[in-house]
Order: sequence, then C-alpha cells, then structure tokens
Amino acid sequence: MEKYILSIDQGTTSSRAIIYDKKGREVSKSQEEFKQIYPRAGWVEHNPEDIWRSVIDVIQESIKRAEVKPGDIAAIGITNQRETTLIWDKNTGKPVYNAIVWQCRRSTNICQRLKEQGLEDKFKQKTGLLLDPYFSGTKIKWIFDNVSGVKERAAKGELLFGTIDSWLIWRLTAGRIHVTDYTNASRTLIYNIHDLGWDSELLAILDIPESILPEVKANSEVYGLTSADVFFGAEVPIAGIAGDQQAASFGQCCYQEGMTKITYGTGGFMLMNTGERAVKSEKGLLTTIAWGINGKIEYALEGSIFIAGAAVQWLRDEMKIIDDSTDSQYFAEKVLDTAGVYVVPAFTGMGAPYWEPDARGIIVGLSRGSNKNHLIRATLESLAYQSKDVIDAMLGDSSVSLKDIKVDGGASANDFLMQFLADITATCVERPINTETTSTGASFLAGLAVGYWTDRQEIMHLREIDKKFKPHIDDKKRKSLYQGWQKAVKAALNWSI
Ligand SMILES: Nc1ncnc2c1ncn2[C@@H]1O[C@H](COP(=O)(O)OP(=O)(O)O)[C@@H](O)[C@H]1O
Ligand SMILES: O=P(O)(O)OC[C@H](O)CO
Repeated sequence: MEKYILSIDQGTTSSRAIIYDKKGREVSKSQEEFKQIYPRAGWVEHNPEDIWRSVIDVIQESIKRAEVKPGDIAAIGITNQRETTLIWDKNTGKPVYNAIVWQCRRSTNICQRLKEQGLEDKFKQKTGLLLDPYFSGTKIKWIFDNVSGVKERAAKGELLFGTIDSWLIWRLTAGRIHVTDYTNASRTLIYNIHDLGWDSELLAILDIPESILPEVKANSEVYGLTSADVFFGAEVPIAGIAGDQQAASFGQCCYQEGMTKITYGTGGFMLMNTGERAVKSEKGLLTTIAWGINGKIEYALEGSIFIAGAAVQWLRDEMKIIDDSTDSQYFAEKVLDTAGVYVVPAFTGMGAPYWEPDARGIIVGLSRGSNKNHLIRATLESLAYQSKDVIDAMLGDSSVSLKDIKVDGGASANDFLMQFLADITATCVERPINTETTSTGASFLAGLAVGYWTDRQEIMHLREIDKKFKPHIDDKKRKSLYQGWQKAVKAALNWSI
C-alpha cells in the first residue's frame, strides 16, 4: 500500500497540514487560522489550546481530503513558528499562561537591563543571538517574574517549557515525550550553539531552572510514536522537527554554503547556509543552526524582518485600500513608480540589521499627487528594500557572493515584488513551483529519517522552478532609489527619540 508523509506547519497566524507522496507532491492540504491576542500595544499572545485544536483540525481534514487512513502515514514532520514561548504543567498538561509570541515586545525592559549589565556580547558569543525581546529566554523570565506561583511550581519540578514544536509533540504523544530540536533550541537565547547544550551560565543569569527544558534532538530522527488515542487510532512515528525558517531552507534545498532563501510570510526571513562554520555577524545578523543531521551540524546566517506580508495585510485590514493581498500587484503596477513615497512598516520595531524595538512605521515623501497606488506600491517595495538591507549585511559578514536568492512564502507569489527584489538587489530571484517549502522541508526531514526518501540527492530532484526574475534597472537608478529608502529608515529609527 502506498504510504505518505504528513507535515504539520504551525505558523504565526494559521496552522496547516499537508500530506505528501513519494514524488514530494501535495496530495491534500488543510489550513486554519486562529485568534491573535493583543492584550496591550506591542504584546502578542496565542492561546495554546487554540493552537492545539487548530492542529488537530487540520490533521483530520487533510487526512480526510487525501482519502487515506491515519495508518497510511509513514512519518510526521513538524515545523513551527519559532521563539514563541510556552510553559505548562507536566501532570495536567495545562499551560500556566498564554503562549508569548515571537513578535511580542513585553520583555524589552529585561533586555535593556541585561544590556546595561554589559551582557550582550556573552549572549551573542554563546547563542549567536542578540538581546532583543524576539527570543524565548527573556519571555520565559517574564513569565517567571510576572505569573503568580510559576517560580514555586517550577522549583517543585511541576512545569515544562517548550517552543510550539515541543508543545505539539508533548500533546501528540499524550505527555510522554518532551523534546525539541537544534534549530528551535538555537532561538531560545539559552542554548549554546557551539557546545550544543543548554548553557548553565545563561540559565543562571535569567534565573531559569534547567529542569523545565526539553531534550534537544537532531532534525531528522524518530522521536517517538503518536498516541493512538490522540492520532485517530494510529501510532505514527514523529520523525522530523525544525523551526519554520530552517525547514524552508531545507525544503529549498539550500544544502551548500552560500545558498540563500527568503521566505515572505507574515515576516520575512533570509537564511544563508554557512556550512560547518558558525559565522559571527558584525552587521546585525543572527548566527543560527540550520540543521543537525547524523551528527553533523550546519549553521546559517539569518536576517529576520519582522513585518513583510503583514504590511500587505495592513493595507487590506487597517487601511482598507485593497480587498485581497493579491490585488496589491494590480494597483502597484498602475503607476510607474512611487513618485518618491516610501513606507517603512516598522510596526513592531525593526529587526535585522537595525534591532530597534522602539522604531515605528512611517510614510514619507508624500506630495499633493500621491495616491493609493503609490502607497500600495511603496508598501510592496518596502519588503524588497528590507531584504536589501539584510543582503548587504550578509555579504559584508560572509565573504561569499550571492548568485541567486530562492524565494517562497505567501508574498513570493507577487510578480511585481519579485521583479523589484531582483532589481533593487541586483540579484537573480528564483521561485519554485511549490512555495510551501516550509512544510515540504519538514516532510523531507521526516521522510529521510524513516527511509521514505534515501538522501538529499533524491530530494533535490523533486524541486521544480516556476520562474526566474533577472535584474533590469541600472546601477544609478538602483542607488538613488535605495538612498531614499535609507533616509526613510533613519526617520523610522529616530521616531521614538
Ligand atoms: N499576492 C500577494 N502579494 C503580496 N502579499 C501576499 C500575496 N499573497 C499573500 N501575501 C501575504 O503573505 C502572507 C501569508 O503568507 P504565508 O506564507 O501564508 O504566511 P505565514 O506562514 O506567516 O502565515 C500574508 O501576510 C499576505 O498578506
Ligand atoms: O510563522 P511565520 O511563518 O511568520 O514565521 C515566524 C518565525 O519563525 C519567527 O521567527
């Protein structure tokens, strides 16, 4: 009987389940959005039960749509929004607080205090990360400091911490398995990416007990079986885990040093494979684990852009000047340029390479003739300009030249944006037919672990290219457009001062 791989992609705004066949083709897909909770300006939470329910729903629906049985699934791969932080009771399985989402800025003051104590370099050295509220460590500390009883219960050994991968595996195995993987661990601010272990010195600084932490595993191996009670009567191996951006890199087959992808979802995340070298960034990028398989760790440089597709959602939901994200291309192409308008969508501060949590969004360069098309075009262009900021930093850090960029994620469907990205970065942009590379990557990791696919060579043949975008504009124009962007960014960064 034919077997399949199930990939669970638990993202920031929705959960997806995709079933793949041996050719790496999608047999069925199900997606469900869940509630975003904004208790205060700059705070973002998810209800962990909403996440769990949405995941179970999409698994069930994808199995139904594929017309397969749960037992026909050879292995499950899990990929997830990274850094989002959750603590739960190991006996009852109940969370002690909502999940604090990666976008949440509530631990800005904790980061500030650590910086004032001169600790930034220590954290950077060991974890490859910066003291920004983005990462899990200071979110855990916030829960310990602010949620009544958590410290005491953790001291008694009653509580567990996990990113969303750990939470899902704990639930799928009916509370038997508490694990995470190298990539998710490498985003917590408490994991030493060189020694490959939870770092006792950093744990002491943040006052986090090691007993709450999951065991860190490789990205492609069998972690355990689903509980039949939970997984619709079947015990299926969970065999791949990776944070969503690393999974996308794996799905894009960025297997060699210098290979680079950008995923344009809610945020935009650029990862460059740096092979077995953990390159320390001097330009505001993160050093992170790309994956660790069969005892070999590969690293990546990452540029994290907090607002990408979310800026297009803002045009739709708040500005109400488009009905659908796809309309943005139509309106952007109605004008020849933005007529000098720039939008910097620093709605939740700015990530790489600036790392300024207090920056705020701005629109500049308005004149009497500025209209909605200019605003829409400038918003789309902002995704490409932010990518150029990150690419320039990456080239400065890595001493490799960039032949092309592989793109994926929702907004990569926008041809106008992809062409502008090629133009402004002077780099060829390559879009695969399958832009769900995050899910695909997780399915590859799981499939490799159980022998569904043999090796990366086999997998590379499954990737098909849809379109290549070549740079067209000349250097002079590129330079002058980018200078305008740099001025606009300066204004956004200075806004809070
Ligand atoms: N044609 C398009 N042009 C521009 N943005 C788009 C387009 N289609 C989708 N998007 C944006 O892509 C995002 C959704 O992409 P997706 O990869 O599903 O994100 P996530 O995994 O973060 O939820 C949304 O923010 C949406 O506004
Ligand atoms: O859920 P996404 O696709 O927006 O990805 C979120 C990232 O993993 C955050 O680091």
